[in-house]
Formats: sequence, structure tokens, C-alpha cells
Amino acid sequence: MNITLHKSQIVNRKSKVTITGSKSESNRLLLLQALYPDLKLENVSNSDDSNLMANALNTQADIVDIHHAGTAMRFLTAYFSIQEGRTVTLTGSKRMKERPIKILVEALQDLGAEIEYEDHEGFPPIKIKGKKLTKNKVSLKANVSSQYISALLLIASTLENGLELSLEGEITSVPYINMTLSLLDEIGVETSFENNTITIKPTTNPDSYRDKQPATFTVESDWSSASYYFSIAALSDIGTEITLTSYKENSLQGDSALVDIYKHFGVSTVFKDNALTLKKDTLRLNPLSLDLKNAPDIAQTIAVTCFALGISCDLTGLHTLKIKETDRLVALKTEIEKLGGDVNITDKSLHLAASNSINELVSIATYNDHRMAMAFAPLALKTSIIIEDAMVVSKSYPTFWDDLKSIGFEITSN
Ligand SMILES: O=C(O)C1=C[C@@H](OP(=O)(O)O)[C@@H](O)[C@H](O)C1
Ligand SMILES: C=C(OP(=O)(O)O)C(=O)O
Repeated sequence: MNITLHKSQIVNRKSKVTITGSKSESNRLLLLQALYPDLKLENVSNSDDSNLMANALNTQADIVDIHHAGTAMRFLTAYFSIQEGRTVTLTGSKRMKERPIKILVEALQDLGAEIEYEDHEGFPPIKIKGKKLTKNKVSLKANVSSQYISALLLIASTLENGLELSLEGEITSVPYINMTLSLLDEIGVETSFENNTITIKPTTNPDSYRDKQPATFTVESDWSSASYYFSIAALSDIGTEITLTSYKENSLQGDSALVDIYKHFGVSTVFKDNALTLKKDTLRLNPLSLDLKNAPDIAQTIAVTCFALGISCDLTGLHTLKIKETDRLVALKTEIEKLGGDVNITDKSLHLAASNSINELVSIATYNDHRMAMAFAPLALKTSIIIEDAMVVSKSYPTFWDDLKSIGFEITSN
């Protein structure tokens, strides 16, 4: 379904939106709950990816299809590797079959896991024969995706001898690794991350973690989803306020860097009672240079904010974007150029030139990528725009379009 976003304004200058739980935290905690069933969760994400993760952990089927959910694919590869006596084929969408998994599979094989490629070496689908893993030392390349590392860390405390992981090369998306370690700490698993080595102690006595475990873990709302409101605030009139719930000032999510990043666009943020209020308080139109290797999921949001404001930007640290839901560098260049922008990309960076006009009623292709749809939506504050295959947003944020309507966006189905 394509939709048209008619040139809109935020009608209510003090709007409020409740955002679902973090997809990243939810997917980790769902897996930990499958390993440690006493763990209770609140505000779990209602995203497709988290639903797929929960269903995959609950099914006894021989074939598990996780569609477009990359994090679920990587985490479940590790999970099924330790399900003794069970054989599972893990597969996904056409794009998932192009998203590399070899670094994780090799690390698990080094630990003793039995995994075979069903189609192309290095890519899903994979057939996993669950086994008890007793080896506890492995090294892997850390510059391609942090999801491989988190996957190993999440099962590590249930391995007989724990795990000592040596990370090779520059480590990418570090906040996601720290999120995994923090969640393990919270449920009482002993972890350490020194130099390039992560150590996880085994939990031989379940009571030792049960004592320390919080009775209920409340997932913080999703910061990547919040990014679209930071962009909306940046493109709104001075004085506009948007309040988002439920957030923590000390977040585990690296995308909370938005608070500092959006100051550049004149957006200030105030935390109060688990709510985050964004306020556009100054007009700032300076060029932006930013390394996003710690926050790759907000690259599309920031590139579109800059384009909408007509300012130039140099975004670096984008080497993981080519293997996400689509090649996000190519997708951004193609779609921003349809709107009249001028974008240069390499394999790890994007340069957007300053501009002073935006083409009207352009139809934005979304390439099965929720973030393409959501990142371009704020442009409706400047011009009418069409978003193709709009329901793609359900991968991480199913109520996105309803929430935009609630704050004044005028949206019709085509
Ligand atoms: O661990 C996670 O929850 C994620 C890690 C990141 O992936 P990479 O480490 O592959 O960049 C991020 O892009 C993804 O959306 C979620
Ligand atoms: C990259 C993303 O997700 P995944 O890798 O889990 O498919 C994302 O949500 O932006």
C-alpha cells in the first residue's frame, strides 16, 4: 500500500506519543527469558521482528522463517546451536539470504557447533543440529556486525565453561555490545570487557542469578523509533514540543546519542518522569560532520533531516549500512536525488550537498526497509510526498502512521 503524506503542520504544539519497547532490548530479553524462564518482561516491543523472535523461541517446528529480522536471525543461530537433540533450519526473506552470517557460524563451529549452509556458503538458510558446547575460547572479526558478538554473549552464561571472546580489528556498533553486557549484568551474569576480550562466567547454580535478578524487567521504549520525532521537531516551527514515553535518562541504547546530535539542529531535550520532551528552540543551519559507527540505525533519519533543512552533511562510519535491510547508502542516494538533492556515497560514508528546494509529490521507494519509510516521512512538513509500501514500518514500529496522524500529519492511502 502506498500512502500520500500531504504537506502538514504539527497541529498541536504540545503533542504526546507513546513508543513501543526497544526492539534490540526485547530481542535480547526474549532470548534470555527462553534460557532463564523466571525472567518477567514488561513493555516488550510489538514490532514484527520481536514477534518473530518470540514465536521462533516458542515453536517446535523444524523450519523457522524469521523473514527480514536480522537480529533475530543472528541471535537464534546461537540459540539453536545449544538446543541439544533438536535440528532446525533457520531461514528468512530473499534479502535475509543475502545478509552474511559466516563470521558467526565459524565462531560457533570453532566452539563445537554443527551448522551447515543449505544454499550458499556464508548465508542463510542454515541447518543447525543442537549440541552441548564445551569449548570456551573463540576469536572473531568485530568490524562487520556487532550482532554476531551479542549472539555469542547471550548464550555464553549457559555454556558449561562460560566464554572468552577475543575481538579482532576495529569494533563496530559498540553500544549494542554494551547493551547485551548490561542486560546480562542485570540478571546476575558476571561479565567483563577489557581491551578486546569479553569474558562471561557460566551460571552453574541457577539460584545465584535468581537472587539478583529483578522480578520484572521493564524494556525502555525504542530510541531508533524516537529518531523520527527528533527529525520532525527539527523541521517544525520554533516552540513546537513533542513528548515521548517511556524513556530513561541513562539508556542502554546507543541511539540515545540523538539528544546531543539534534542540538545541532536547534532541538533541546528535557527528561521528566520517564518522558522525553523535544523542543525546537532555535533555528540552526550549520553543516554537519558526524561519525555514526556507534549509531548506524539513525543515519537515514539524520541524512533526511539535513536534506530537508537544506544543509550539507558528511556522515562517516557507515560501513554496516550496505548489509542491512537494503543497501541503505544506495537507497538514500537514489531517493534523496529524486527529491532534487545531490548525494555522493562510498562504501562507508555519505556526503550530501547543501540545497534550497525539494521536489513535490515524489514517490519514495522503501526497499523492504522500515527505516526508509520512516526517515522520509518528516519531509511532509516541507512538501507533499508519497511513501511506497508504507506498511513496511511494522518491522520495528507498527503504529508509526497512526502516531503521525495523532500529531497532525494528514495521510491518505493511494
Ligand atoms: O544488536 C542489535 O540489536 C543491533 C545491532 C546493530 O547492527 P550491527 O551491529 O550489524 O551494525 C543495529 O544496526 C541493529 O538494528 C540492531
Ligand atoms: C538493521 C536493523 O535491523 P536488523 O539488522 O535486526 O534486521 C534495523 O532495525 O535498522
